[in-house]
Amino acid sequence: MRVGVVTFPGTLDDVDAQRAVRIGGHEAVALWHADHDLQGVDAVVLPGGFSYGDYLRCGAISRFAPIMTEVIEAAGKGLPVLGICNGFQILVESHLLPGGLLRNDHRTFICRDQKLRIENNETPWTAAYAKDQEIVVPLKNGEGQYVADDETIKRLEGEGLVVARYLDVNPNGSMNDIAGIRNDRGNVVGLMPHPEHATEALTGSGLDGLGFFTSLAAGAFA
Ligand SMILES: NC(=O)CC[C@H](N)C(=O)O
Repeated sequence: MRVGVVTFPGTLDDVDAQRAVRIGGHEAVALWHADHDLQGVDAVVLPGGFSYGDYLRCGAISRFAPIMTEVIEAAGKGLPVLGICNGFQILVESHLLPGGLLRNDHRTFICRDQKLRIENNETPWTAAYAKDQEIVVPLKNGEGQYVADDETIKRLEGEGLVVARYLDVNPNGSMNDIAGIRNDRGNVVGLMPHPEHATEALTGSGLDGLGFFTSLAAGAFA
């Protein structure tokens, strides 16, 4: 498959995400924030970083980038979209996913290897994992505290839309230890930790993140 990776001004992890896409067996297509062209890709990754300097709120300005008009429209038609960290922030700012991401409860930037449980594998990004598989991937952010109103939390939990949950440590005060969620249809997934940094032995972070990039090949949701 051809997987687009969007670069915004201040994006940090686009090259790692492209590399992870290739390791996952796909072609990586660089997409530019200022373009209105998705180049016919089969899926899109919004990578991590500090787009637009994290001004206003993380992701709040990126949401208005020209490419996001196309991403939002295509996501509505079922295009698989994965937002990692800053990408997750952009997805909630774009209202493709519910809730919001606030400053970490301890008010400091955090960088650690984080244990997660993949609770929903019925998405194009998590199909390669067993349900409730436990993985460890890097986590690094300043605004990773997932919050939502009671009704939204109840719906996410009741309908099984929590994709990943923090285990052992809640690193940022996220409600219900939520690390990642999906939309109703399952094509849009947002995740605060970074699977793209755990896709090859060279980096020393293990291979637990690779499933996010091989899942597309599973085909069930393509
Ligand atoms: N790693 C990232 O993508 C960082 C996201 C965001 N800029 C934050 O600090 O919360």
